[in-house]
Amino acid sequence: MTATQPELTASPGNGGVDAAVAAARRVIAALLHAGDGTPAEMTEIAGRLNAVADHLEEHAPAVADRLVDMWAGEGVTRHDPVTGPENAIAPPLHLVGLADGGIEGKVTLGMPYQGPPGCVHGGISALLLDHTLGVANHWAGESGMTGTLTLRYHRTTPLFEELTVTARQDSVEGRKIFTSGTISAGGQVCVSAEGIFVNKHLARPR
Ligand SMILES: CCCCCCCC/C=C\CCCCCCCC(=O)SCCNC(=O)CCNC(=O)[C@H](O)C(C)(C)COP(=O)(O)OP(=O)(O)OC[C@H]1O[C@@H](n2cnc3c(N)ncnc32)[C@H](O)[C@@H]1OP(=O)(O)O
Repeated sequence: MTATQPELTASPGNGGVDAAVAAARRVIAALLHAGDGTPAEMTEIAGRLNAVADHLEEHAPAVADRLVDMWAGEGVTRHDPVTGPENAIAPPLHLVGLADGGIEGKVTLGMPYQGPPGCVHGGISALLLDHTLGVANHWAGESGMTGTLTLRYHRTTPLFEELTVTARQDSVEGRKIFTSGTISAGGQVCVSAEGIFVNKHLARPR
């Protein structure tokens, strides 16, 4: 990171939680890689994973309390499904602000995000772009909820290759915010997005 690239998403740093989530991401990917054609003893593995889940559930607060807690402080950036270091389904994508007003992140996606053979699922690309456009609005100073998100899939998006995700706020007209972004691989645009966000914010739980 340089002085012109402020962090827009939380870096792993919440000690054990982020490390446990990183381990869970490895489990998700490793289960897909292993499949049912390997000698790994899946019944025994299921038992061990369920024991971990039982232990976590036993010590978890009530959902209402947890919702208050996770929206306190930096909020969305630690638990969201795109960048959240506390969310095992987040790849995670790490976003930085650029001096020209846009934002950018790099990510490499593996098998859990597969759609067509060897390629990223189109819905996953939509998820990444929806969130990145939303953060670009936050970075530009005026944000809101997604009203309309339009995607064009120009070419397939590869798994196991570094992807660059970009977004920028283009204009604001009253409560409507116009934002665009892309996912590229090897310098070529795979997916482009145009969003109309509407300036509306839901109250955080307390
Ligand atoms: C460690 C460092 C820390 C850094 C911190 C970084 C923090 C980053 C922070 C944050 C990043 C977050 C990133 C999140 C990204 C994900 C976003 C989502 O997934 S949002 C969930 C999905 N979206 C919904 O669920 C919306 C559901 N829909 C609604 O709630 C409403 O329909 C809403 C708000 C979209 C509009 O409702 P109305 O009643 O407020 O709007 P009306 O008054 O009818 O219209 C206002 C104007 O907007 C247009 N409009 C209304 N709906 C529209 C639509 N769906 N599409 C386009 N235009 C629409 C209208 O035509 C009107 O335009 P005219 O002023 O007349 O020009």
